[in-house]
Amino acid sequence: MSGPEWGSLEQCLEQHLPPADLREVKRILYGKETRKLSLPSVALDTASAGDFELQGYAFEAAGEQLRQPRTVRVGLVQNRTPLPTDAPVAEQVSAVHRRVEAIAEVAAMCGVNIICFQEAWTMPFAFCTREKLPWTEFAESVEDGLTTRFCQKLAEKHDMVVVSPILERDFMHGDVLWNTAVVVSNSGAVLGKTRKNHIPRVGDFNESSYYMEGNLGHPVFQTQFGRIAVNICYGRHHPLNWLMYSVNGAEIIFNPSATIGALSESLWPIEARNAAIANHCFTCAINRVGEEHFPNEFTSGDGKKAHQDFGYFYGSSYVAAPDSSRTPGLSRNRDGLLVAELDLNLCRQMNDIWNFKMTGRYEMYARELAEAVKPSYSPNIVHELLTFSPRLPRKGTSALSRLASQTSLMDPSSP
Ligand SMILES: NC(=O)NCCC(=O)O
Repeated sequence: MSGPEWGSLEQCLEQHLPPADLREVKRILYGKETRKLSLPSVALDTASAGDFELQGYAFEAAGEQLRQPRTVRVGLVQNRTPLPTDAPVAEQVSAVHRRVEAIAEVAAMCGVNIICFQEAWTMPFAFCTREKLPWTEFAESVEDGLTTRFCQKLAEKHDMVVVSPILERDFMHGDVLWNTAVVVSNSGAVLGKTRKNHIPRVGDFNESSYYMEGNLGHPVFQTQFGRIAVNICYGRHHPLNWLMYSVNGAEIIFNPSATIGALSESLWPIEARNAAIANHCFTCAINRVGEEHFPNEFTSGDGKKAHQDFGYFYGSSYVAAPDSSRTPGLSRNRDGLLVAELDLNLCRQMNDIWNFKMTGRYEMYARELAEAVKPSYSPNIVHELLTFSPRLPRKGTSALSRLASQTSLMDPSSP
């Protein structure tokens, strides 16, 4: 499994493919080419001095007669946790605030209107350990926690919407924890919050020991720059989760994540991109970077040796568009800021061409799913009818024994 030594798929293709082949491969793997944004040199210099990657791309839509282009710039931030996991909690939080503040400065230089940080961005992804302290001390109030106040200042200073995925402590409801994204308007006001709807129970992602599935549904936030939603990490494996944000009108869906190569790297380029296509919207997939070592060993429940690290977080953040195009990914091994300029008119244009909303047959699925979730439901499986045919039975089987074996395979309790 590749660690930091392997930079990115894009670097590998560019290094090894002749230009004509590279063009064709990119056409198929990345769709219509995104235009490279010309970013201010002060931004490029600041990023380079701060040792983080800066890339910028633009997605274009066709000109329309009655609507002006609706361009918005989004910024995706991927980073490693700056301090070791055994540093004091307050110092870890402060260090990652300083790191992200520096990256947000550069985003502002690049004209970013909406910035989104990675999942649980103020902390190491410690849920693998199943330990409570000190990790639950990273949880904060959405309304007036230190991190929300930090994001409000950033939002006001840069006239930027800030999407801040944190570990939430809900002080108003029994101090319980949630995996939450806070949306701060460019005015500096907290516009609202949304919670992770699907909690992983896979590998070392032991998050179900800390918080429950979100209870806020699929809110969409009307910002000055467009309608946005946040589908947190593991939610990207659930097509209906993306769908519901889109049904509520999301034009951009952020997917702040924390995931490792051994588990999901081959899924990564597909899922958010497919969601952009299927839902006629833009999606922004963000993943953290690097390795995080924990003070105590933990096991993965797979018989293998206890260990102290989670695996390699492979970065590779990217933006995907409803016309199937996508930006290249940021690298697998560096902190980075990806700036993408989107023309939101592309969403309706793709809707008019492909008509997935019009042809979606949602009423049929609503009816069938409403039945399927009932305890009394039995799946709609069509069996061959038992009739006496003049044909000879196949060697060694009678029609009766075939039916008997079929039904017992499907459901041992069926008559
Ligand atoms: N953070 C999180 O939900 N990770 C689960 C693993 C994955 O979805 O790739």
